[in-house]
Parts: sequence; structure tokens; C-alpha cells
Amino acid sequence: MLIDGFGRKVDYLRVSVTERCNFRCQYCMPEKPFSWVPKENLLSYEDLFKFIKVSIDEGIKKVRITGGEPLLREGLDIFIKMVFDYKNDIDLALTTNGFLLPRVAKKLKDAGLKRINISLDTLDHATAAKMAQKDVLETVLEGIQAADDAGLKIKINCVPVKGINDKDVLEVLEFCRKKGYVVRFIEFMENYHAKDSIKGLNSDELKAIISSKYPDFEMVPRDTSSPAQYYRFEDGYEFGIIEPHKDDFCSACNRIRLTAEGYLIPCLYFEDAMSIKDAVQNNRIDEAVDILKKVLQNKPEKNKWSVKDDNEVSTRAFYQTGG
Ligand SMILES: Nc1nc2c(ncn2[C@@H]2O[C@H](COP(=O)(O)OP(=O)(O)OP(=O)(O)O)[C@@H](O)[C@H]2O)c(=O)[nH]1
Ligand SMILES: C[S@@+](CC[C@H](N)C(=O)[O-])C[C@H]1O[C@@H](n2cnc3c(N)ncnc32)[C@H](O)[C@@H]1O
Ligand code: SF4
Ligand code: SF4
Repeated sequence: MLIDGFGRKVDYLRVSVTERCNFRCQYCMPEKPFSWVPKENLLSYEDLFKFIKVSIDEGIKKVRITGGEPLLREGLDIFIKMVFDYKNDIDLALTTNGFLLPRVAKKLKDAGLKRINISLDTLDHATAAKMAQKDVLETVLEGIQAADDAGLKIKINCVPVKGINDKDVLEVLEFCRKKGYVVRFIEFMENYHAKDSIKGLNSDELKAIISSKYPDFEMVPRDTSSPAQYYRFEDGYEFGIIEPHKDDFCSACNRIRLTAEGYLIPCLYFEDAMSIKDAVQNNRIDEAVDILKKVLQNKPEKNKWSVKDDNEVSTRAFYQTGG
């Protein structure tokens, strides 16, 4: 079992397979030109897998593949199959912007992927194009449908930003409710790489919008394996809010992140990281495990977005860390 320096059990590994992306979301990486290709020094799938294997042996029960946009990396289905074949009862999931799903959803499901979280900030074409700085909505909706048709369990992630898609919260909620997808609204996490002017809706503002149409929803007892607080309507439909500006989910933090270049990152907020690259490339797996344990020992207690009234801004890029 993996335990961090604050006694928290860590059983969730998020693996970013690339920092490249085909979108330029305003809250994530708005300034990079579309032609920008990062100089990535990627760990091969085989080397990433060596680390995933030993992490599973040490107690990891949930593996999420993310990015950047993970579907931009060729052969992702083969990588998923490697993990699935090693331990098929792992909660094996992917987070994606959905744009490339129409052609790969079925392949991913057949490879062993169980769940998929797809970003959908709005159902308005112009707003989607403004947020991602590219005309994306139609293809993303096709991607969501392809994932559904393939039998993948779907969650939707939506970051409501004031003056851009805050007007669309109810419409996104309605869409998800009708389709039977859980939606999580994520508070914008102040980030050095985002557009300066961005302000997210906080959970109280979100709840006020939702109760204007649905006055009766109740809080669901917290599942500590997820960063979201869930709420339930009278008909049983549940939606979630991810509220990093309250630090209560950090006290149950169960996760560690591995980047495409082989850095282990103890917290989404902070820059700290240690590399396992040399160890896995040279098959010194015990050394990689020692590094993992050292990183967990030094995992911070909580983020700084929760520091009240002080707009703390993280310098760690979401597109490198995988959100
Ligand atoms: N502050 C903070 N936010 C997180 C953390 N993990 C996830 N998030 C936020 O939640 C978003 C959605 O995460 P997902 O990639 O869908 O994964 P998840 O919420 O763990 O997914 P489930 O396993 O379906 O609960 C991320 O992009 C972040 O914005 C975390 O450890 N800290
Ligand atoms: C970094 S992306 C990587 C996976 C994929 N490209 C996608 O967009 O789903 C993962 C998640 O991070 C969220 N995200 C990115 N920047 C954020 C920020 N500054 N605050 C809150 N969430 C953010 C996105 O909405 C997305 O749901
Ligand atoms: S949130 Fe995802 S889709 Fe948007 S720019 Fe970041 S990595 Fe790309
Ligand atoms: S912000 Fe850091 S400590 Fe808090 S839940 Fe996320 S990774 Fe864990």
C-alpha cells in the first residue's frame, strides 16, 4: 500500500502521455500558436508501462490517461491494452477533449478502456470556438456519441468562465441529464498559463444558477476517491462540482501524477517533481519505486488555490501535468 507523508492512501495514478494539444483553451494554454509543437522527450509506452506495472503491484487501483490531448499520441489503444492485460480489474480511464474520438472510441473500448471523461464547456458553436480558439463543437459532439455507442461510461467536464460560457451552464446540465452522463463543473484554477482576464464561476455561483431552474437538489455524501462533490436531483440524476478553492478534497487526496517525460508530480498546484526516467529506461525498477515513495513522502498537504481572498496563481501547466 502507498501512503504519503500525511497518512493519505494513494491508489490513483494519472499518466500524461503528451503535452501536445489540438485545442488552445483560454483557461489552459491560450498563448501557444497552433503550430507550436513542444520538444518532448517522451518516455516510450514500454517504459511508462514498466512504471505502471510496479505502481499497480504497490497498490495503485485506478489509472487515468490524460495530456495535453492524449489521443494525439499514436498507438494509445495498444498502450491501454498493455495495462488492461496486466490487471483487468484496474479502473482504467481516459480524459480527453473528444475531438479525435469519432475514429478511435471503439478501438479504445476494445483495448480495455472502461471510462472516459470528456471536456464540454458549452453547446453553442461560437462559444466553443471562442473557448478552444478553434471551431470544435460539432466534432466533439460526434466524439461523445461515438464513445457512447462504443459502450464507454461517460462523464463530462465543464469549466464555466465568466463572460464566455457561464450563460451555458444549464444547457450543458440539461444535455447531460438527458443523455445520462454525469457532469462535473470545475472551478477555474488560477494558472500562470491561462489568459489573464479569466475568472471562473465559484461553486456558490454555480449552485445559484442551477437552483434557479432546479430548487431542490441535495448534497450526496462525499466519495473521497473523486475531487468532485456530488449533488442529486429529486429524480436521482447526479452532477458534481470540483471546488479546489475549498481545500477539503486535498485532505483525502489519493493521487500521484506521471508526465510524458517521466516526472512524478506530487500535486497539481506545485512545481515539485522527480524523474523516474533514468531508472525505468535502465530497468532499475526498485530505484523507481524508491523515487515514488520519496515523492509521496514529500507530497504537499494541500494546494494554495484555497488560500482565501488571495488569488494564488499556480505556475504548473495543466497541459503538462494532465489536469
Ligand atoms: N485541484 C485539483 N483538481 C483536480 C485534481 N484531480 C482532478 N482535478 C480537476 O478535475 C478535473 C477532472 O479530472 P478528470 O481527469 O476528469 O479525473 P477525475 O475527476 O479524477 O475523474 P473520476 O475518476 O471520474 O472521478 C481535472 O482536470 C482537474 O481540473 C486534483 O488532484 N486537484
Ligand atoms: C488539461 S486537460 C487534459 C485532457 C484533455 N485535453 C481535456 O481537455 O479533457 C484536463 C482537464 O483540465 C481542465 N483544465 C485545464 N485548465 C484548467 C484550469 N486552469 N482550471 C480548471 N480546470 C482546468 C480541463 O477542462 C480538462 O477537463
Ligand atoms: S484543457 Fe485539454 S483541450 Fe484544452 S488546451 Fe488544455 S489540454 Fe488542450
Ligand atoms: S491540489 Fe494537490 S493536494 Fe489537493 S487534491 Fe489536488 S493534487 Fe491533491
